[in-house]
Amino acid sequence: MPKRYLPDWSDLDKRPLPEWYDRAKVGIFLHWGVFSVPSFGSEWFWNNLESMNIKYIEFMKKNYPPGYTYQDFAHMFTAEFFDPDEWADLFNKSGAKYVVLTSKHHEGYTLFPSKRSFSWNAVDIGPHRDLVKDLADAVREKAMKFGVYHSLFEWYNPIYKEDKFKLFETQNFPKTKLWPDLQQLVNDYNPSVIWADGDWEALDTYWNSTAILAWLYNDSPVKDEIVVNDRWGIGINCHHGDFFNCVDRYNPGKLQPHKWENAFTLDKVSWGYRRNMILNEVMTIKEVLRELVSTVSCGGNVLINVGPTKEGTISPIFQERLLSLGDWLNINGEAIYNTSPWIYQNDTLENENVWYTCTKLQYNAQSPTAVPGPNETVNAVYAIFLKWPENNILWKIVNGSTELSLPDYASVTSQHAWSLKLTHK
Ligand SMILES: C[C@@H]1O[C@@H](Oc2ccc([N+](=O)[O-])cc2)[C@@H](O)[C@H](O)[C@@H]1O
Repeated sequence: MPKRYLPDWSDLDKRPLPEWYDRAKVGIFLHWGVFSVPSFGSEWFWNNLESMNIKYIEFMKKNYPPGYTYQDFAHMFTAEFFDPDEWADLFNKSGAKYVVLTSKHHEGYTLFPSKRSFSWNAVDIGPHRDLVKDLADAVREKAMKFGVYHSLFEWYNPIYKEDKFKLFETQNFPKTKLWPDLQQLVNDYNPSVIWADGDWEALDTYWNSTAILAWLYNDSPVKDEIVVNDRWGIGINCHHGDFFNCVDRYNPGKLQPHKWENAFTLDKVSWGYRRNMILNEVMTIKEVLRELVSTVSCGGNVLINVGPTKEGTISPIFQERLLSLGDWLNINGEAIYNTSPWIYQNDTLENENVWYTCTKLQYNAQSPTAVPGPNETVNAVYAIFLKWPENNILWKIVNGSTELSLPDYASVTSQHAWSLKLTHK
């Protein structure tokens, strides 16, 4: 009999992390929705407009007729160039092993035909197609895992607003909207990741988060495969969940005891697409590699976000960054995928531009992010250089700290980062 989890955090926390997730290291995050139509400011467009933010009021005044509402944008979310196979091919070439799509952001518009979001979903209005299904199929075709981002709250859902007005003493929204929607998502699309968000106005007891997690872990069609993040109510983030996102762009720079994920967006200003984005606001490949290497070395995964356009295209500058990452991983992927943190993460004293990973003879399923213990065999240590060491003095980096022999293999791959494999003689 497989273990059954009780709907409380202490029991849910006992669940071992499904191995695929720790091995994957790299994922792609997509913020796509009605906000991709104005594609101005950020994916918080609607909220900024409702809060009378002057920048947004003026944008509306200048570009749209009086009385134009946010809902009026939905029919322009056309996705006519959306080719899921093309996207999946790009993500696969970037080296990503999983893809997480916004099934619903705070605006409440669903990219799948939610049975409780009449005329506010991608089949009823806009693309007139099930975007979640089409992308899920294409991503799996390339042997990547598919996951969904799902906002717990919806800014302007009247049922949510009523619960909130009653100080969350009623739970009509989670009962009649959120959980039925999430169960529809899980049953119809079998996602491997549920990336919860928009949890921060209420406690996990309002959301009833532990009950849905117990269902996911015990009885859902994805019970062996599913991983969830940590945004399940006030005070839960960084404490409970299969992996921790903590805050956005979380990158603590030191080893973490629990599996974590660094979610960041290539457009430094926004998660959703912005038509007026300039080159300076886009992360460079050097910055992307620094995030990747420092994160993986400390036990994390990276989830790299791009915002597609309302037409269903991915801007060439994002394509270029993703393909550069893929080129680097093609050569250096051995130092990233399936690795574990080593006993040291980086050379803070000697050279802060060197980060380590290692591969163990046996994968530690119980604590995947633990450093090798005294009884564990390390197959290889990887030193990843974000800057070529001065005077080529490579030996200095490992001198004295380990019994490792001189490097037997080096790859000089690009001007951005190099990896070096160190093995026993
Ligand atoms: C991935 C992002 O998640 C949330 O934003 C957050 C949520 C939590 C924190 N946090 O805990 O620091 C910061 C931004 C969303 O509001 C945002 O639009 C985007 O989807």
